[in-house]
Amino acid sequence: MKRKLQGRCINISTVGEKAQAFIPAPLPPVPPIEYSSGLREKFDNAMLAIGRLDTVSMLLPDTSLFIYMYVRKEAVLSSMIEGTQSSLSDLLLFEFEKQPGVPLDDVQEVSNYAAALNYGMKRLEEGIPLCNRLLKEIHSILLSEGRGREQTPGEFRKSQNWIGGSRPGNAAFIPPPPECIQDCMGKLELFIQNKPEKTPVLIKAALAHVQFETIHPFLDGNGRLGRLLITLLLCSEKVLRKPMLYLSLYFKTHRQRYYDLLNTVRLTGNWEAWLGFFADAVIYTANQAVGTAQKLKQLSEADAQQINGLKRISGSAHLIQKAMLERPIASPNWLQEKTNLAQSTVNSCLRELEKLGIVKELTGRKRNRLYSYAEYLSIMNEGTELPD
Ligand SMILES: Nc1ncnc2c1ncn2[C@@H]1O[C@H](COP(=O)(O)OP(=O)(O)OP(=O)(O)O)[C@@H](O)[C@H]1O
Repeated sequence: MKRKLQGRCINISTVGEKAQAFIPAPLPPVPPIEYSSGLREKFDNAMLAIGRLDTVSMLLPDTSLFIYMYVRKEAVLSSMIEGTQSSLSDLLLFEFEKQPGVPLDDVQEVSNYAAALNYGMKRLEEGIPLCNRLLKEIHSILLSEGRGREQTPGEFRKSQNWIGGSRPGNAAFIPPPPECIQDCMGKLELFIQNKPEKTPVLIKAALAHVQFETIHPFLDGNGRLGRLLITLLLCSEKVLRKPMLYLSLYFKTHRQRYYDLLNTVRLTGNWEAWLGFFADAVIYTANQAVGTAQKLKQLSEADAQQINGLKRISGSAHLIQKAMLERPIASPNWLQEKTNLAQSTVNSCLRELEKLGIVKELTGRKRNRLYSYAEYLSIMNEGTELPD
């Protein structure tokens, strides 16, 4: 549906140039969203896919691995890191063992992203509503180290920015001036919190994402935080219990269409076109994640069967397997602490699991060895094939 310009333009002067900034009208759109039968069906399917994802997420021992898997793939896709340089194993080594030799800068951003998401989840569980204060807190973690560290983490911007282009004159879009951010974000917060009226959560996540990107309230990290906002919204309204929906890969793969839609919404008010794209992204991503989670579950069950054959030490080996489902790269020391088994038992279990092909030793060293749950990791690596 075509509407008029979704806000107003004002003249500004920045870095010595005159230009026009855009101040969005508050959500929800006026006139309201027109649900064609096609759009309604897409959203029904998207909610079903999220429901399946939520169910399957409860089967996994540790969903943060999923988040690493996706964030890493996204970083590879945006050429921020070389695919070959920072494998999922590198990332896990960095996270879990702080191993030297892992390309630190490459994985730092991925690590920040996961930390920011975990922090947001923790605050929601503590009962904090999804509000601007929380978004600022999450932003400060997102930009705490690496790219964007100098860009005032945790604070709304105090200067004019623009998107695309080397200067305001050739920018793709100029977000609102800094003095309007508080007001724009205040109104977005009310919309997110269903004030004055409730919006169905998936529609709300889709609309809020665009509005957040249009306001572009921070100097950097708006894309990342705007994508986190989607997942956090679904979690805060209990549609997802774990933050398993990660749309970035889809957005990045369809970058041009995604950017075009952000502009189209603003200029023509065609929110329905954006909603259709958003629902496709949810359906594709959720279905793919469900497939990966199911493969992981099948593998862990098949391996548990094999472990049963170990007879005398099978009980201990099951404990090791369980620990490595949570942390698929682990040292014998960590496994000992985690399982409370004797060191000698841990070592003999690892030897047997290696013979079965379930774990692989990574270092080739005699001391300070590290083991990986190889097939588990490789399913995770596969789990982010690019959308068509
Ligand atoms: N024309 C546009 N209108 C509104 N928002 C846009 C437009 N083009 C891009 N964006 C948004 O701006 C984001 C980039 O902003 P920013 O550089 O602050 O974020 P980032 O997190 O550092 O980068 P990235 O999203 O690439 O990871 C994009 O991800 C997209 O969501």
